[in-house]
Amino acid sequence: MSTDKMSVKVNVDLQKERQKCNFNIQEVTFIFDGGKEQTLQRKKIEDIALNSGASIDSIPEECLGLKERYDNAVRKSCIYSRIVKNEILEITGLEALGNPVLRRTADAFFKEISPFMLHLGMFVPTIIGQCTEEQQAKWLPRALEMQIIGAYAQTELGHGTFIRGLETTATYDPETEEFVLHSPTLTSYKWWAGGLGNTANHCIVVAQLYTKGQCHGTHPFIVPIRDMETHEPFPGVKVGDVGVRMGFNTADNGFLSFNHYRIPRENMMMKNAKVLKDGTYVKVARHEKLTYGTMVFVRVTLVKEAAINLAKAATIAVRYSAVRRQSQPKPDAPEPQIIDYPTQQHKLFICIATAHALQITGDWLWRTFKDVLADMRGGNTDSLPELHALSSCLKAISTSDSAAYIEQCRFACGGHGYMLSSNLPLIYSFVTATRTYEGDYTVLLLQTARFLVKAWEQVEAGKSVTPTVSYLTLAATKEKVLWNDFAEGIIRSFQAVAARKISACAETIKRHMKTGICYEDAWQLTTVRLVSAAESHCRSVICQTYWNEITRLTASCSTNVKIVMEQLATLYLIYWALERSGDLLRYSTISEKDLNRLQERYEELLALIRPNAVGLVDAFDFRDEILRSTLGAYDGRVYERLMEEALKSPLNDGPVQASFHKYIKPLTKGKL
Ligand SMILES: CCCCCCCCCCCCCC(=O)SCCNC(=O)CCNC(=O)[C@H](O)C(C)(C)COP(=O)(O)OP(=O)(O)OC[C@H]1O[C@@H](n2cnc3c(N)ncnc32)[C@H](O)[C@@H]1OP(=O)(O)O
Ligand SMILES: Cc1cc2nc3c(=O)[nH]c(=O)nc-3n(C[C@H](O)[C@H](O)[C@H](O)COP(=O)(O)OP(=O)(O)OC[C@H]3O[C@@H](n4cnc5c(N)ncnc54)[C@H](O)[C@@H]3O)c2cc1C
Repeated sequence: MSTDKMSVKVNVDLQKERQKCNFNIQEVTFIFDGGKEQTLQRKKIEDIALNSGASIDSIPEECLGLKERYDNAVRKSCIYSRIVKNEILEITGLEALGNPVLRRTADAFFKEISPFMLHLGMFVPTIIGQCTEEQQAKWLPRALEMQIIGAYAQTELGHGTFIRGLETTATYDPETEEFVLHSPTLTSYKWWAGGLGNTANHCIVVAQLYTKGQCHGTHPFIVPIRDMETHEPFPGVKVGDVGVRMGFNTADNGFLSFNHYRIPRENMMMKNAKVLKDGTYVKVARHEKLTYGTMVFVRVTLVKEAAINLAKAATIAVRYSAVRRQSQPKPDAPEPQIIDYPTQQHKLFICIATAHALQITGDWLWRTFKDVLADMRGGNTDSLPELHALSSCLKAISTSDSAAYIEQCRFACGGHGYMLSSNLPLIYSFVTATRTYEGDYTVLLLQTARFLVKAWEQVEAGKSVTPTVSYLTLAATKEKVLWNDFAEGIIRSFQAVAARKISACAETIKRHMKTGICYEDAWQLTTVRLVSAAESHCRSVICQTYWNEITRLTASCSTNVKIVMEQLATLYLIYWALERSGDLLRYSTISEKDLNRLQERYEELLALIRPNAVGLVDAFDFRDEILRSTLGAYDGRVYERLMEEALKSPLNDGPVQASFHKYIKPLTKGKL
């Protein structure tokens, strides 16, 4: 427990909730963080970064004008990155790039987003993933020392999803041994890159590479865009901010164009392909798509990002629901805490369970990613397609579920959830963007579907497939899978649903092709079902991973921790079985009676989890500085905090605003 939690006077209802909790909170914190070591490391990092008070704003960020907000975000980014550089990276090493502790701690500094986020989030990882050792030796120390600040500019005004359609060109000139960067059209302007508008002095630019008159597709380049002394854009570079957005307004998302702008040949990131001095193009990598490596890395990290943000929202909404009392269902009885309403429990407990499910799946995916990376270092890229398929669907589903449930947490807080000071709108505006960036939801599910259909064709041909799709053999028989409501039975049924949907898609594609249309058109006609099949596959992966891992992780835990963790995981499985009852009726032997029983068990679980609800969110262990919420603080002083924050609004700086004299008075006196 951090010091701020020990000294404050806590709301009485929250105190009672904490007395009711029957499990060891710290053990659950260890599970959520991925182990005791990780918890201790996180706490140490949070102490280093937050105990100085450098993150505190005198005026709420949201009350500042756009420019002041950006200015304040840059100020705090400089403080935070000095702490990261001098102290945090010393503890974590570069593992920090895949560890949510940096983002979690950063939330105490920025209610929105740091304009430096993409520097550590994508610029540095791309240097590591796409540069030769020699290039890394040149760029990495400068980037880690913050001597240069970078952005990642891939998306253009005209294309984001379709990378092969990017229009920016990098044409090699062997006379001067330089690449000439050019933006031939308005739609070729780089657009969206975080940190690019006003902050970055360097940028990774993804451009179509031309040499000896031939195009070799998109490649990444490191491009200096601003003078290191004056920060003026170099001649030939046009750069600016893309304009006000739904969120991310301190993230400095920018546009960028080039007018025949020259960079040295060595600024091409040459780990996967090279251009020699004479202009000869040499492919080094064994796999076509290795230049997409940073995207795969970020997609992997986004799963845990989704979990952490959902855990934050759940903490706010559950604590608030324990403090808030509303309505009078029984005459003469006191108003209940809103968390006592089963409908409120239905809204919130799935959020807690999903945070655990995504965190555990995110950990598992991170380990898989590191294994694949190790294979690739040894020259073996065989497991890359499976990693791409997994990271694509898990990124899509985790960000989409998390955004939906964060919004549900806001609904669960009624009117006060709509206050920016609750922090729920800001968490939502951040997370809803993650559904789009780094690959749109639908597009990524279709990438997974492509892998699944191929895997199904392998199964049909009697060939072996990789472990995450070995369940596809379930579809080989047309029999409905036998329903049983044990966890393993539910998971098996989800797999059967996914398998049957995938096989049905493959059949549909074939059926369309029999009418004489080509494969691509047949694929398009099947995409609604393909997205649904990929979603089912992903749900079965999450359910299986969550269940297997939570069983493993709690094996040595105390009894009550085992019980509450099993209750949450079972709730998760049953919730999705009920949500997908249509699929189960279609592809398993589940009956109406089974569904009724499942519904009853679900409601029983809500009641069983209820006394531990506050304990469960306390176990996420967010410091108040990170939650930044009037509704979710540890002490539950909800109404006092709402009032205190309201009084900080510049609109409360005096009893009469100037607008009264300028406009309202003349209007009411008939003089306007
Ligand atoms: C530490 C500090 C905090 C950190 C916080 C982090 C913050 C981060 C903030 C971030 C802020 C936001 C930052 C940003 O937003 S940065 C911009 C991100 N942009 C995107 O994500 C664009 C999304 N589009 C794509 O990824 C591609 O264009 C897709 C995939 C859609 C198609 O592509 P393409 O048209 O070229 O391919 P194809 O469809 O013909 O398929 C051809 C084959 O290629 C295989 N294939 C495709 N892709 C991959 C892959 N990756 N690895 C391995 N294989 C891959 C594929 O399976 C197929 O295989 P096969 O079927 O033929 O066998
Ligand atoms: C907050 C934010 C930050 C960002 N930061 C960066 C950054 O730092 N660097 C960077 O390079 N980019 C960045 N991006 C851009 C982001 O990566 C793209 O917006 C994203 O990849 C989606 O591409 P798009 O905008 O072209 O959408 P589109 O591809 O135009 O999508 C529009 C719609 O069309 C559908 N669609 C598109 N193609 C297909 C298809 N083949 N099949 C079926 N449906 C399809 C999509 O599902 C979607 O519904 C950022 C975006 C946001 C919102």
